[in-house]
Amino acid sequence: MFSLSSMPSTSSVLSTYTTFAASAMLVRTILNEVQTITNQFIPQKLQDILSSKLEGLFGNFSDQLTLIIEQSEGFSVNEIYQAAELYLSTRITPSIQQLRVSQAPREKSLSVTINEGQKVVDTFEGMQLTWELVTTENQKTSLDYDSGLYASETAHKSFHLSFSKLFKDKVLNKYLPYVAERSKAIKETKKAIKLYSLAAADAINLDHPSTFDTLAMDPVLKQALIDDLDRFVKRREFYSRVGKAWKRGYLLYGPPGTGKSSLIAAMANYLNIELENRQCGGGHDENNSQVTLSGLLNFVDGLWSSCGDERIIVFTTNYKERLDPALLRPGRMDMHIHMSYLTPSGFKILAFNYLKIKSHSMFDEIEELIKEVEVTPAEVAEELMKSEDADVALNGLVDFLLGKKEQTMKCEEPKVDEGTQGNEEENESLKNEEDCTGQKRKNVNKKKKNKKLKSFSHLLRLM
Ligand SMILES: Nc1ncnc2c1ncn2[C@@H]1O[C@H](COP(=O)(O)OP(=O)(O)OP(=O)(O)O)[C@@H](O)[C@H]1O
Repeated sequence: MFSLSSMPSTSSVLSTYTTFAASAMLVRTILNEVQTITNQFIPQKLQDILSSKLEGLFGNFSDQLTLIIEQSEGFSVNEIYQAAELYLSTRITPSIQQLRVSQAPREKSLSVTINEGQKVVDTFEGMQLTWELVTTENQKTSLDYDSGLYASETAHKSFHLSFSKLFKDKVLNKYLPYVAERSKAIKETKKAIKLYSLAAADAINLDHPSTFDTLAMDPVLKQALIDDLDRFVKRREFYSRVGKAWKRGYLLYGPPGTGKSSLIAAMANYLNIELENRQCGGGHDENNSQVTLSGLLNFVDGLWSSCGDERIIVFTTNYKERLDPALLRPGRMDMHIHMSYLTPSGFKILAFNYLKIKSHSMFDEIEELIKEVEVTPAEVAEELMKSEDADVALNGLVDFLLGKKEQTMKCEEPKVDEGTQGNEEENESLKNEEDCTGQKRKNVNKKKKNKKLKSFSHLLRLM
């Protein structure tokens, strides 16, 4: 029971207060002394450790709980760290003073994340949560063969998520799954289609500046390809509705130097998407240098199925006729694009690219020559690059085309001894064929056919 008699007298309260005040002063003085001695004799690093331990001890009495989300766990990435990083980029408030900004090659948008030491306060179903990015430096000792042991520092990042202890279960079971879900949705909206090229590894410069505007190719075909790409990119929903994977395959075929690699780069630049070059390993049969069907099918189907949806795969070949129809069927190669020798309209594009001219008195002559000989855009580009002076460059091109025409005519009219017939004629043609390329080869083949017909009709006449 509480009674007045048990209450301390005023004098005893005052004396207790005086004693307490004196003791407090004494304690403060002692603490100051201890602080001074500590500063003098205990190194700063040790002081930091002691104070963090004490903080940890008293932290136990705090009502806050902190989850540490490390960037990686051993050798594997911590998915919840990545999710948090993406999620927090959408939770940036004006109170944040420092942000990290980066842009991956070919990414359309910048990625913004909080910088170390910065805090983001988030709310979720009545809870208040504080995120902080913390970086710690770890010392690692490694062995160097030249200079012996050396120490290196590695930065280790983690998110510290603090909230009231009362919400531990809710944070673990509801909030973090929500963060993961949100980040998945953010990733989905950022997702870019990937373009895979199956051209030779060194054929594609992943940062090639080629665009559809600078590409000399049949304008109708160019437009058809652009329309096809547009349709494909827009039809993501459609593909999922009809239960088809959102993928498209293009086969570019034509002689070397007609712009197949440039077209792949133009496609990637047009869609503003990543281009990945894959080499087609195991597709060739060493004995006959033909592309083996099973090797290619495995490669193409493996690529299709390897990493999910949203991709364009471009296959290039100089010899479409050597590919098996199984490889060319829709579903593997949906659109076949023939990259042909240069046409007069293609020449105009090159002239504009290289000389910045849309017309010139020599254009007619050049266009006539282009119709007569098979010349690749790469060859013409090479000639146009020889001078910045349009007159000089175009004159050089005319000489080059005339030289080609002469060569073609030689190939078209192989020296055939009138007396020689049958196999000998063919052998002679074939010998000439070796000096000829492209159209010349085709012409020789035509010639061979004609000769066979001629010989046949000759035979008929004799009968
Ligand atoms: N159609 C074209 N339009 C514009 N430039 C072209 C075209 N074709 C070739 N070129 C020029 O020639 C160079 C070589 O062409 P490219 O490598 O694209 O040809 P390719 O058909 O892929 O040849 P290959 O079959 O040997 O790989 C290009 O970098 C470009 O400068």
